[in-house]
Amino acid sequence: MLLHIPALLTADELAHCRETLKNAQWTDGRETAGAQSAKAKNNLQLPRDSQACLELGQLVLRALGRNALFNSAVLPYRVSPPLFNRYENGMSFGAHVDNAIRGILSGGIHTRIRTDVSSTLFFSDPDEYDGGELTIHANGNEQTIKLPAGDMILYPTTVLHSVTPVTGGSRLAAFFWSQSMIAEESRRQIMFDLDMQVTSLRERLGDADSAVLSLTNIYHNMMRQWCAL
Ligand SMILES: O=C(O)CCC(=O)C(=O)O
Ligand SMILES: [Fe+2]
Repeated sequence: MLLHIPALLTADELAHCRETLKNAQWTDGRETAGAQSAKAKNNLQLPRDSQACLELGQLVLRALGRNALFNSAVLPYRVSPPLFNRYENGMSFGAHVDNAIRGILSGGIHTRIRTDVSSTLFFSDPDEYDGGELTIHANGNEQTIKLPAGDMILYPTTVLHSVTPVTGGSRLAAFFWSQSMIAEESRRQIMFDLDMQVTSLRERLGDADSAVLSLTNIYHNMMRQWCAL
């Protein structure tokens, strides 16, 4: 499933991120890539321990925490610390695979997450750069994505993907991975669809309606069956 999450950031948060990114120090993005994807990767990133990366990462994680769509679609168990990239002057990221497992530092402890869902959060508006489409390669098809600043796309980490060359202007984004409480994508999709329908029914019928209560019960019982904690 590809899911567009509009306006993850408030206008103030977006302006703050853009200002911070404008003044930040950037390094070669290959530093955080695996040996194979490093060959396809040509972009800039904020060093992961830099003040700007840590501060904006916290801002992005707070925005995720309050976003109902993200939480319903991803059912996040752990989220990797957000990273920030920039493409300009023809930079691109050829078709590649993201590692299934990533080491992260969580509360001072080294741990690992399984990457189930990838996210790209855009900080540049589409008219600020040429090219730079995030391209999802799945089932012989290619889908291209370029969203307004402050919006985010979710896609399964299971698919090959690329970023086409940025031939004018500059493309700024955050990217990170989530481990879902439900590893299997089709099950995660069913939970999302069910949650969306229950939410719609709650609005129409109220929380005390017996069908609403019963469907909510079913949702939680399915979670118990399928979640892998
Ligand atoms: O910049 C993007 O939209 C995606 C970045 C990416 O695929 C990666 O860093 O692995
Ligand atoms: Fe990637």
